[in-house]
Amino acid sequence: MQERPVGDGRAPATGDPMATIPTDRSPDSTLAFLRAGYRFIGQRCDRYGTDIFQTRLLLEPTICLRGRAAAELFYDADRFAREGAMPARGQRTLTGRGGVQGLDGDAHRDRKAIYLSLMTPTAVRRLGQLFTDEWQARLPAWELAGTVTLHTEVASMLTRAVCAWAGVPLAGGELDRRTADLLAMIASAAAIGPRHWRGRLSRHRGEYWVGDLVGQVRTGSLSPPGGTALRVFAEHRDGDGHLLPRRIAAVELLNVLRPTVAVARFVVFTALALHDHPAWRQRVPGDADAAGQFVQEVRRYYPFFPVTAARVRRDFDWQGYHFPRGRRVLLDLYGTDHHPELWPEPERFRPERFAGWPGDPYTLIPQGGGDHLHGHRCAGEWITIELMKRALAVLTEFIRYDVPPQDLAVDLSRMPALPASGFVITAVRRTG
Ligand code: HEM
Repeated sequence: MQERPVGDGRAPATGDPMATIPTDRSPDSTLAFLRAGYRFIGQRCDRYGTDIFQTRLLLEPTICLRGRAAAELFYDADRFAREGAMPARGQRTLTGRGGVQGLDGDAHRDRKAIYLSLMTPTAVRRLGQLFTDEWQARLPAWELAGTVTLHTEVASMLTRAVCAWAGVPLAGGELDRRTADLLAMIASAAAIGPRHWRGRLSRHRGEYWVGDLVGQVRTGSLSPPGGTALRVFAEHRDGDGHLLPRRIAAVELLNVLRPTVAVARFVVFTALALHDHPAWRQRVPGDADAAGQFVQEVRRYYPFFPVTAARVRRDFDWQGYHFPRGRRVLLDLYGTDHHPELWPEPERFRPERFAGWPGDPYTLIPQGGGDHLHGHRCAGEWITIELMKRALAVLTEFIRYDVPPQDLAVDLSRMPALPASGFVITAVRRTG
């Protein structure tokens, strides 16, 4: 790990005792970021020989960081705030406005605690079982279908599973529409043009849909089981006894449904990894350690969220560099998961690197780092791992299938990334 960035060798500005943060010369790098995608920060860090540089994104000066020390800094809530950090485009599509992602301090902790209350080991296993049941129910149709596109099929199974888990009723004809909207919110995260507008429309429809359900729970016309996400967000009262505004409850409920459906991307990457490393097909069944290592390496190796954003809460200095109040800072999640000083041969898929791994909240950070309750680390990490293990078991133990010729290339300039074909399988047959 690079403990101390070396700067760019330029003299500090007059009156500034600090080193100058290496700075991109381009007046704005937004297009370069969209072109380079997941590699944008890492390539520049390599070029400057640091784990820090500054650039302009969306016309705003932005400090970019990667690596363990940077992640530890970034998750220091005394130094960074989330309010106003996420660009408006992302709020209008991916996250919505007013949700936990943009809260700080006590308001964040109180809201986050609601999520964590939903994530008991029993509840996580229940969602896993619902997902396995969905596979079992769908497999006869897959056997008949001949050709199955894993991404959309798994997304639809996850929509059904998570709605059942969250107490969200799904009428007969609703599944495809709701799945498509949840997928569009995810796909539009860093999009411009039609994909962005599709995401906005989907978010609008999604908030209306679950907002209406929240209203029904409050008037008593709908009664989801106790402890389900719909019931919990609809009935939660803050310290002053106030319910969450209906739109905010809708945003938070979508924060459970949408990312659970997004796990379909990790399931596709799991299938891709099995395809590229077939020896693991034999190693995983019946070996919980091997399965755990495989899932961790899929989360580390394959691209999902490239970065996360915060703002400097008040002026401070770190490793000789000055961070001015209000400055936007991006932490490179993908680049940290591929940092050569943290992960030997980072571009090789090697699950065994996780054998005996002691765990570190700041090195494996595909879903953010630090602490779940006090920081912004993903509330759904346990769910994600459980669902991926369930998928791995189905793919290696319950079925055999063929992978016909198709475009499996993963374009790192497309965020979020996916194999171009969505991973098509044929000749599915049940074995277990
Ligand atoms: C598909 C796999 C997933 C990935 C790659 C992922 C990734 C992330 C990332 C990168 C963050 C932001 C971390 C930060 O800003 O510091 C995050 C936050 C969050 N995730 Fe996930 N996530 C996934 C699945 C889930 C699931 C299944 C749920 C819920 C069921 C979930 C709920 C959340 C919530 C509520 C937050 C906001 C936490 C906060 O601001 O305190 N995620 N996730």
